[in-house]
Amino acid sequence: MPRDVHVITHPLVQHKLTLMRRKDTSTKSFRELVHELSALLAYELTRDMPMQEIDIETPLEPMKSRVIDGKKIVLASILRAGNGFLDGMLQVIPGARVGHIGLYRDPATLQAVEYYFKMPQDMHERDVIVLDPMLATGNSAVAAVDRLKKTHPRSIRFVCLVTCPEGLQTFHDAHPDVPVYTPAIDRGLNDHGYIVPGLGDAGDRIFGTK
Ligand SMILES: O=P(O)(O)OC[C@H]1O[C@H](OP(=O)(O)OP(=O)(O)O)[C@H](O)[C@@H]1O
Ligand SMILES: O=c1cc[nH]c(=O)[nH]1
Ligand SMILES: [Mg+2]
Repeated sequence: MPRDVHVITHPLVQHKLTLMRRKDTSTKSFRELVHELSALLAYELTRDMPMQEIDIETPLEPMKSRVIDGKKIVLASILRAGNGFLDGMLQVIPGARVGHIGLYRDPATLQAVEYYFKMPQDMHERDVIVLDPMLATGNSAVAAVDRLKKTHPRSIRFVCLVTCPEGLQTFHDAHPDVPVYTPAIDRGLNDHGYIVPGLGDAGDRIFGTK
């Protein structure tokens, strides 16, 4: 298994992911759960973000205290399922900028096809968190980060809900410098490139399109 994979084992994260996996979980519940999980994932993802000291005054005296520069963080959502992470993460990192990478997976070839790309300016001074609930074959994640690297961000990390060994290997071979954060590494892929046991089609489950 690639080295730079952070498995998020926190019981609250694991519990909510279990509920999301169940096939009888409704669209409404699925969306609420992804929202709640996003905030918890943001907590893990920002654990080692750069901080700066600023001067403040408590009611008793002045002091130096540390803050994170939220505006330097870019949440880069891979459309459309990545959008499911946005609201929950923005609740925790309200100053974050948001970028969009429009990609869909061709069901026949399983290759990623780009249809949209929009990032904030001055990417060289920003830390990017790429959002996509599913890292399956890894083709979408590789294409997204290929494109993102052309904007020269200061750092990139990738977060998903579920992945598998094949996807992690493909991603790591292409982008060994990009850490992956995930609560689950499942058994593998089926003949249609779906993660098994997985949770099904994340986009369809978030947006109720099937
Ligand atoms: O690792 P891969 O094999 O590339 O598969 C993962 C991709 O497939 C899904 O998106 P999909 O193409 O279904 O688009 P959607 O989000 O619009 O539903 C998912 O959200 C990932 O982006
Ligand atoms: O398991 C998978 C694979 C690709 N896309 C999904 O939404 N789920
Ligand atoms: Mg989909």
